[in-house]
Amino acid sequence: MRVGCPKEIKNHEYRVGLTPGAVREYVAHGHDVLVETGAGAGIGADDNAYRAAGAKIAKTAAEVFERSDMIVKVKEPQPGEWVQLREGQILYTYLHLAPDPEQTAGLIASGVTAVAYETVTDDRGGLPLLAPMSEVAGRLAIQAGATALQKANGGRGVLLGGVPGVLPGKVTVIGGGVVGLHAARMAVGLGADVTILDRSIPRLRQLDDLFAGRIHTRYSTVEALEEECFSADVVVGAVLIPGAAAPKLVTREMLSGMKKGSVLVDVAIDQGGCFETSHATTHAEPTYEVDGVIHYCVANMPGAVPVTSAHALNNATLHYGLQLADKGLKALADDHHLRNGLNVHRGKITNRAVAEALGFEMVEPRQVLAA
Ligand SMILES: NC(=O)C1=CN([C@@H]2O[C@H](COP(=O)(O)OP(=O)(O)OC[C@H]3O[C@@H](n4cnc5c(N)ncnc54)[C@H](O)[C@@H]3O)[C@@H](O)[C@H]2O)C=CC1
Ligand SMILES: CC(=O)C(=O)O
Ligand SMILES: [Mg+2]
Repeated sequence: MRVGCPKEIKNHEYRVGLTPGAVREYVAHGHDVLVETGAGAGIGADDNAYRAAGAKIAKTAAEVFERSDMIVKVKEPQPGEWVQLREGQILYTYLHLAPDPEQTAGLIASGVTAVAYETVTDDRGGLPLLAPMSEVAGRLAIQAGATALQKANGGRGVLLGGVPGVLPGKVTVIGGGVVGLHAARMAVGLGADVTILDRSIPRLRQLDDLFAGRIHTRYSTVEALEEECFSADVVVGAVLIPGAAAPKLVTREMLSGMKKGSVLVDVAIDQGGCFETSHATTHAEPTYEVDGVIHYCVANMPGAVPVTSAHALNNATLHYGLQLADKGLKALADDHHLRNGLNVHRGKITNRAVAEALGFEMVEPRQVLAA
């Protein structure tokens, strides 16, 4: 199969779908790999590094889309990319379709077979292709929150760790999954006072054990959310219902109870965000203010640290990418975890949460694959 990797074009997105190390693996499996010139520039991998790994270099993205049987990317395709996809081609990337009807319509119209990293599952109930970027985004969330808290950046002017004789800042993390855990790690490392809310009591138990008394855990009710948001300096939104639009847990009304200059970091923005007042921002202009509360809502946070992120992402995506390249659609038929990643196939929505969020009929993946 010919596997193609275009350069990412989202605002300040410096990751790349295939690192040179990943290219070597595809080539070792007998595949041709076509990489757009400059695709790896953001991680310091030039065209020669890709040639040395066995790839051919394409002068344009159009050539990659035109000539490849499978496209490996990082971010959801942008409008100029949807129109280059076609039936019979596999797209393997993050999609986040639930809050994105335009992209969904574009993928349906293209006829492409679209496998979303974020809904591939594993035997332990996890999301193995989302997890590495959630680790990165969780850790970055505290750096972003701490920076936005500085007075010159519009924040209330609190140092999260405090200093001897002055209390530390308070960080509230809503959703104690992968993002939440890694945000808490960084916040604890800085010396902040950290509370994690979740709806899963087993998960709260695990977190309590893991941090051995260094954080507080709280079951997530409206009352608990209000109390923890009203007293926070930084609130990290890290909830997920896989595939679905994020629930709006912090309403506009609640902002009036929060401290002026406090910061909301809505990591869940790629699924539409868990604060009512969130809208997606970019690394070029990451924050805005509503009712005196700073909002940071960048939908591709890991793009800011592409050297770390691209390698972590490729570590996770390589196994299933090779299965898709080796076996084509049969890889989806053979492995239910990979099949859970199938969101769109030949114009049909095959993920239940996406279909429900956008009002489409959901067609069973097995059924469309057998057709
Ligand atoms: N903005 C960005 O650049 C990035 C965003 N993300 C996003 O971050 C979000 C979180 O991802 P993960 O941590 O990997 O998910 P996860 O599945 O590991 O954790 C989600 C947690 O939310 C909890 N939860 C669900 N409903 C809740 C509620 N009503 N109240 C409190 N907790 C609730 C779940 O019990 C679970 O523990 C996802 O939307 C993901 O796509 C991930 C990476 C990068
Ligand atoms: C998960 C995601 O949306 C990202 O890494 O950009
Ligand atoms: Mg999007």
